[in-house]
Amino acid sequence: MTTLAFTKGHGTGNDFVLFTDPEGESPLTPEQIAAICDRRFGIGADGVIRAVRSRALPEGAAILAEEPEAEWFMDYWNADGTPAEMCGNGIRVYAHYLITEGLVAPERRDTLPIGTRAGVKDVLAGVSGYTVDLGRWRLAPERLVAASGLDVARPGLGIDLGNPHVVVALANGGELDGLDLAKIPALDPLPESGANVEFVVPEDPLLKNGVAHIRMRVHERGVGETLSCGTGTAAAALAFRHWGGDGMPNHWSVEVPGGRLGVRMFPTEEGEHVSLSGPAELVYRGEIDLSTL
Ligand SMILES: N[C@@H](CCC[C@H](N)C(=O)O)C(=O)O
Repeated sequence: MTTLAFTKGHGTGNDFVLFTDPEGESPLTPEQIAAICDRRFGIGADGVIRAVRSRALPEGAAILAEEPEAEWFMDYWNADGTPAEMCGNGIRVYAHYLITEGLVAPERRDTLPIGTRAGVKDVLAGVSGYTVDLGRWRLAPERLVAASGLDVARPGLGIDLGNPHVVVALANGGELDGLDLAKIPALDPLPESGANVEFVVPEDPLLKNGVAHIRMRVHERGVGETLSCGTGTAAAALAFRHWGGDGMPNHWSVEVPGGRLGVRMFPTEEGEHVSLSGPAELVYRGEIDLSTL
């Protein structure tokens, strides 16, 4: 019997199974990950996060060259068993897990650099959650997006945040609520590595105290509709600011079915960065016999 000790956590309802494999000796197979994430036959989650030391991985050398203090790597897997470069909700939950499990020294707990497949990200602990600097972002090609519940395909703006996103503006909340995201949206042309697809509408009023408020639903690559997607909320805010032009603020509040996340754009020496703020919760610990999956 091979037993896996795990912790279940979530950030605004985007939920993850986390486990520790410090020396990288016990990776799960894609089939085991998909079985763990199954909501009826497994534990149930949108993704799996393996806590592994950067130095134990082949990609760790590049991470440690970028930031020698990035001791831990977030080995992130989608529910279907495919790896992803980044997860904005996952990395806050992962930072909370590392701190709660005592895996990081107390002096590192305020600003924690974490290795990901999209480079090193700094996570800052705050009073009501965590803020992650998602780093640089870039515009990507437009796609036509057809989704169940929409009369015609709509243009979607590509945004690359280390992982791929396509953001679609809808006319109103009725259109957003009418979407059937149990069916995968069709992208034309289809990006080679797929994409997370975000549908957004402005709240009324858009601006409250200098902060822009929008609502979003998401179909995550490798998962399906989720209650939240952190990198997706950053992509949605960046796309909305792009469409709005001059006068749009750099502070955004994005309501998702699982709660609300904050997004901020700010200048740095290497160009503009975008950050994401929100809660991180650990809700359950358990053990699973992998042979039962
Ligand atoms: N939920 C995440 C994104 C997880 C990865 C995504 N499904 C992908 O394949 O890129 C987030 O909070 O950012």
